[in-house]
Amino acid sequence: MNELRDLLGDLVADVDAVFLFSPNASFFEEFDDVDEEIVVVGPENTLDAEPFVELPIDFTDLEGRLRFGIEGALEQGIVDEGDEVLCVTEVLDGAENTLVRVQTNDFSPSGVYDMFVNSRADASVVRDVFEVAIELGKKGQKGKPVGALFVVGDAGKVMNKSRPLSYNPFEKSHVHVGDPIVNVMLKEFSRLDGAFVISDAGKIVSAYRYLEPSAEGVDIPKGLGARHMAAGAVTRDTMATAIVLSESDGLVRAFKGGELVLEIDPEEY
Ligand SMILES: Nc1ncnc2c1ncn2[C@@H]1O[C@H](COP(=O)(O)OP(=O)(O)OP(=O)(O)O)[C@@H](O)[C@H]1O
Ligand SMILES: [Mn+2]
Repeated sequence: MNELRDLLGDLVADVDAVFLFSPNASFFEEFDDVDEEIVVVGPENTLDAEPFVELPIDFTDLEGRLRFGIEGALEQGIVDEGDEVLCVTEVLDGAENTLVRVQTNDFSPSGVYDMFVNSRADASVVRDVFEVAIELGKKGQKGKPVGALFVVGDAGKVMNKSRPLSYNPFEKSHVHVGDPIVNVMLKEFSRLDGAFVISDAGKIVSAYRYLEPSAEGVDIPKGLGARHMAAGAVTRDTMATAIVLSESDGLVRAFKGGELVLEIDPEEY
């Protein structure tokens, strides 16, 4: 009889916590009487769950999603390093069809949680810029692949470590990321060289900035060029987060503290 249960039961046995990723209300309620700690992870706490880890973006890739949830729970002290956790989530649009058991110190934190939550810039600003980069990556500019570099947060210092390549179209304006019209402008200006500089609160400070941080000792993956090097380096010299859309491979990458912390394929988003 229950042979599979015997074989696979170990997967769920003796875990310290169960992570439910975006559960619906009835599924969540079924866990009411479970002894293990239940951690809900999702974009919004619609179920008033406690503890809860908020996902700032919709992680379509499984690993990114799990990492974010686990790193968030570690940061918030919900679980401890070394705990065994069971993640219940979905892939390929099949609700709650995936179980992943992980020991929380089995992986080195990518810093993805830290990037969103402990950024100088507001988490919503980082998320909005991410979304612009992803949309730009999906559609390109008039159908052609386009690259872009956004430096978010600690804008005063970023401005000091850069110089203008051309007049700044945002000089006298007071526009913020997230406004639909601004997203159109960002996409339009992304055809031109250099970086966008964005303040902690999301104000577009400048376009066309040539970044001149010291790149000494900055270690970014081989094969990435000057744009990515500048992005990595400026985040080591400042408290900023850099979000880069690569014209050559189409991926969106984020750097913080001089390190690559997140890589997303807009096509899968
Ligand atoms: N220091 C810098 N500051 C701002 N923008 C830069 C800097 N270096 C390069 N760029 C921008 O990046 C563009 C592409 O440069 P490059 O091909 O060397 O980068 P890359 O990392 O390979 O990026 P991609 O994957 O998009 O090709 C340049 O045309 C320029 O607009
Ligand atoms: Mn290149």
